[in-house]
Amino acid sequence: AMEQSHSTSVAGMVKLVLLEAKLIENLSSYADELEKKLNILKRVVPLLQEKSNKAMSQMEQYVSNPINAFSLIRRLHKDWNKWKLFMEEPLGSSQVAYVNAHESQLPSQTDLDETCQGLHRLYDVYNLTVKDIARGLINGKQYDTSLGALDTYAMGKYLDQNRIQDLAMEWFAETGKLLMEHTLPIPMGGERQQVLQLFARAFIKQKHYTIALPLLDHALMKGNKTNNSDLLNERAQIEELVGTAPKLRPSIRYTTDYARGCRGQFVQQTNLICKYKFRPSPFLRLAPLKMEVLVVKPFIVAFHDVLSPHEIGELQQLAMPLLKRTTVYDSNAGLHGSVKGTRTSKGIWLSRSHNNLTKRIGRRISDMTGFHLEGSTSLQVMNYGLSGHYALHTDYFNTAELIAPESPTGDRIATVLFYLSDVEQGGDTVFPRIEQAFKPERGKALLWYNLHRNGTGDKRTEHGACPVLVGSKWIMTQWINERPQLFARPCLRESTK
Ligand SMILES: O=C(O)CCC(=O)C(=O)O
Ligand SMILES: [Fe+2]
Repeated sequence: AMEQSHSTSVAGMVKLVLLEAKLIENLSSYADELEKKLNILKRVVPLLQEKSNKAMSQMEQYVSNPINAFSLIRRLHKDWNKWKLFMEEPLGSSQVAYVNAHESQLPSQTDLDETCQGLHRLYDVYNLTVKDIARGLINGKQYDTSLGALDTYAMGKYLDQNRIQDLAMEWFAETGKLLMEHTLPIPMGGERQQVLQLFARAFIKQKHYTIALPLLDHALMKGNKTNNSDLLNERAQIEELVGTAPKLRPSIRYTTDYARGCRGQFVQQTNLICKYKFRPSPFLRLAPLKMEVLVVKPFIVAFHDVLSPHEIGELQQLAMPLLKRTTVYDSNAGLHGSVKGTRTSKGIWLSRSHNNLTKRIGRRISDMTGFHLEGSTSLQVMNYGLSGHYALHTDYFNTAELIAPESPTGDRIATVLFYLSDVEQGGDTVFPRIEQAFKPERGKALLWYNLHRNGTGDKRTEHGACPVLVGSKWIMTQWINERPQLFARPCLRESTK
């Protein structure tokens, strides 16, 4: 089956919320069916018992009455077979069929792995702690939600399988705490005391006695007091070992310039120049663009309020039903690129000739940049997912074919990046080599030049999209190719070096 890649688009995950609601509804109708059957029994059994009790109190007398004897024989020959059939009657088969029919829509193991990877990326890039994540405290802001023991356990297992053992242990320790605080729902949890013991034993095996001890205590407290001598012995042994236990080493944290940028640790430079851009098109005299020069080398500017909320809404409506997992350039994969964990989002390619809106946007981009767009790719509208990011990359390719003078398109000379949404936390666009980080703001666009004047790539433009911490980040990009610009003389270009 095609991987649905559920976690890589926030907008795409909305249907999972609906799916879960329908499955709960289905489980509830299963409960209704059970209840109907149960109610029949609750009504009938007392009546049967009443008759039976009367017969039991004077058995011989009872069967000496021909009416009783006749009925007893008839009942035992006929009715009990009926009861057997009643008991055997399959229950909830339509609800089971419902779950089967929806199985293909459920997230796969790959989805779960990607989700674990995403949560781990947030931990990593934003320097979060396991405890804070588990308790719904995200980067200093408390949210009205938290993880359960099964969630933290899945994280531990994922990390353990990926040989990040120290950190896996932190997630398991958190799982232990959650197990002591809450009971698990029956089909997931099993018997409480057993679960706690199992967990304690796993920690004992790793010599983490300090974590194991409270779990054992809890198992003792929760269990019935019989049959506990083994457990008490075990506890006594562990208590002696506690002093010798190796401390749970806090996992080693490392940082990169990219991560520093994402955390907002680049020095905020004061704004350079803000101006209204009137030239070169007549349109701009009527509707000047609010342009802000952000960096001179390489040249990066921002345009504020360059798309209206109405236009953005329309773009999202266009994209929403068609979102597909985005790919990255891969010399082996050819034209369509390949799906990679370095870029986790879903998007669509939208031709500038698609409708009036996209035509208008195409003209506006030309007005903003002074570039012709013939020969450049379509617009790409994208939505990021859980921890959605785009690892450091350059928008130019620097391949021999593209640089060659006979290439019809040339390399990507400039990038226009529109933000179609604000992002509550995270999701900045960072340029680590020049220590710059830019926040998504709905309606804003960044424009930067990727190439030196001689057509080769400018390494300073290396950039990435930080993982989204909280929010649904939408962007639209227009990459502009060099060759069609031969006769365009964008004024911006003159001012760059
Ligand atoms: O989403 C972002 O902030 C950056 C996106 C980007 O670099 C790209 O699509 O090429
Ligand atoms: Fe990019």
